[in-house]
Amino acid sequence: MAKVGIVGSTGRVGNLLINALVEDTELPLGAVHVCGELKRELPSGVLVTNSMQTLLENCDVVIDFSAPEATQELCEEALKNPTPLVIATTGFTEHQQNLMLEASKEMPVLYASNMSAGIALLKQLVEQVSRTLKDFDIEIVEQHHRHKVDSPSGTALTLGEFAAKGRGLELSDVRVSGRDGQIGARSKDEIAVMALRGGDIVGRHTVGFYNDGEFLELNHTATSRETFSKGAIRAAKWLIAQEKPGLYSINDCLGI
Ligand SMILES: NC(=O)C1=CN([C@@H]2O[C@H](COP(=O)(O)OP(=O)(O)OC[C@H]3O[C@@H](n4cnc5c(N)ncnc54)[C@H](OP(=O)(O)O)[C@@H]3O)[C@@H](O)[C@H]2O)C=CC1
Ligand SMILES: O=C(O)C1=N[C@H](C(=O)O)C[C@H](O)C1
Repeated sequence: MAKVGIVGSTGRVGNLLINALVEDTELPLGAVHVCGELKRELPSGVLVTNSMQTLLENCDVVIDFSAPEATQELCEEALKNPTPLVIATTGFTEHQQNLMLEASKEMPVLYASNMSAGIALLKQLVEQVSRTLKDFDIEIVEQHHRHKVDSPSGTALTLGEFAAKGRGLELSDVRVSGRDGQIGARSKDEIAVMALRGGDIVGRHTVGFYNDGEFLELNHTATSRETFSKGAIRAAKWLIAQEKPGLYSINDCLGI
């Protein structure tokens, strides 16, 4: 039976992944990667390692909720030992994104900046509204808990990419990441992606389309982090059935 490995096992989401996988009869836990110590008991037979190579040798699919440097190491090691990868970490550099692309030429890789079904659908809606309501100004706001280290969120950037795509634009050409002082009037194409941080907000994303006399806001709120852990486990079960290497999305997994 296929077994799963976790990168980021001591983290907020990693901990929930362990809770779910120790009970999972379809995709049991094979190994977890740790930097230091894992301060919880695991069923006997589950390997705890600080070596990415050993992790890959002891599982058939990896779920990664960690940090960009950890995902980089995972991809580098996976290129030597191809294994399906479900990657959920955010905040990558361009080099790290390219490395994930390289890895996807050798093994199935599913990358999603958000593992929820709601955001999977929201991306499509955002592209459609952006294309349809051409004269509306687009602004994106994301809200997360006080511990989040990357900004803006990976999800907000993904939503921005879909919004830009609806207008035939590249987000990198039109993104505004702050406004302060005498900045002048808003330009037609710009898309601001702004971040709020506080408390224990699991994740909230609002994509607004604003015009004279009316505005439309599409909003998604994650109320439990289990949305992400369960979404990633669903993705891992789907990914191990994919025979061809490639970069898959959560929408491929959900068939939407
Ligand atoms: N795609 C999605 O649906 C979601 C994505 N995320 C993303 O997942 C990531 C993790 O989120 P969260 O669980 O909240 O974060 P945490 O900070 O709670 O956990 C991070 C984990 O990564 C580990 N880690 C950090 N640096 C390294 C490294 N260099 N090598 C190996 N392991 C490392 C940490 O280990 P240690 O404890 O030893 O530091 C810890 O286990 C973030 O990028 C976040 O944005 C989060 C939620 C949903
Ligand atoms: O760090 C988090 O918590 C989250 N990160 C992801 C992101 O950056 O988009 C997904 C989710 O919003 C929670």
